[in-house]
Amino acid sequence: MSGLSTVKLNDGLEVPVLGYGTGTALYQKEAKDSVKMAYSEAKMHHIDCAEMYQNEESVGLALKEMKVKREDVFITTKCGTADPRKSLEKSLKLLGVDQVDLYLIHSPLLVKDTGLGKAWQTMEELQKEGKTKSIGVSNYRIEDLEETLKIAKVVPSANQIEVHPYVLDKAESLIDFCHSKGIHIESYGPLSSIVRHPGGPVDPVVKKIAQELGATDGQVLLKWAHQITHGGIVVTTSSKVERLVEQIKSFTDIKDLSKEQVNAIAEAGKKEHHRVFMPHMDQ
Ligand SMILES: NC(=O)C1=CN([C@@H]2O[C@H](COP(=O)(O)OP(=O)(O)OC[C@H]3O[C@@H](n4cnc5c(N)ncnc54)[C@H](OP(=O)(O)O)[C@@H]3O)[C@@H](O)[C@H]2O)C=CC1
Ligand SMILES: O=CCc1c[nH]c2ccccc12
Repeated sequence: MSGLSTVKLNDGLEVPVLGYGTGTALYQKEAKDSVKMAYSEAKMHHIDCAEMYQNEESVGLALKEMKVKREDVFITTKCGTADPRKSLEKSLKLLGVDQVDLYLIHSPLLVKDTGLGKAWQTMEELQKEGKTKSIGVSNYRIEDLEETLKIAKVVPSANQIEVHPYVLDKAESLIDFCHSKGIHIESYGPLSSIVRHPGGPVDPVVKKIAQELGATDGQVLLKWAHQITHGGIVVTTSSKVERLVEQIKSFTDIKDLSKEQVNAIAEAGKKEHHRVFMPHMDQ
């Protein structure tokens, strides 16, 4: 698919370790040109979509216009309503594909009235019917996973959550819980400490490690998210091709952080708490 390494989910599906996110205000409703740039110029072949981003049709058009073979792209999308079946059928049409690679429930809050168990049973049916290869969740807390696992025949393959040093205080126990159940973490918002909360205690620690590794601050943060989640998938984005290429190189050219370096960033992050998305994750 691309030169990137892959992560194997609990159902055997291989996912490129770095995903290209389309959930950014810039790409709201229109992601065609950015997906083309990410796919063809930066070789980002794992595209992270969602019904809520309202741009699945433009993602589909980008893939169609580039004549991308279905097996050459990894497509994740997320259910944005209480009805995973209706949502996935709509997403497949908009994306112009018969099957996605990974389908996630975007948030437990969307399906709490239906019941997390009932929504998960529908996800299992959709997988059985071949509409998605793998099924997972996003923004699920430990209690949400426990409720789901009570009835699950298929353990969710992934939980896509916000991961950066300033949420580690809350995320650590969830990461460990998921790891213990074989649920892979997909980290989103990994660059938040430099993009959204610059000037905090994490910055000097990341800068020092970047110098030690001959990497950029962004590359260190992407590697950190991967390593703190036990080798998890990382979803980032950029509107600039040179940054996308740099992000890919984090996983092809930059060596792993040492245990000490991972811990130093973790400790600095725990000095402050800044969550960007999904406030329920702090409840
Ligand atoms: N499941 C969920 O609930 C959520 C999922 N997501 C998914 O994750 C994706 C990524 O999330 P996001 O929070 O944007 O990820 P990041 O924290 O990686 O931030 C990406 C932003 O950082 C900027 N950036 C990229 N590289 C650098 C750099 N080296 N130095 C400084 N700034 C940089 C980019 O801007 P620029 O264009 O200027 O480079 C971009 O806007 C989303 O697009 C979406 O697909 C996101 C949020 C919630
Ligand atoms: O995916 C989570 C956050 C996000 C980014 N863009 C949008 C658009 C609509 C709903 C949620 C989001």
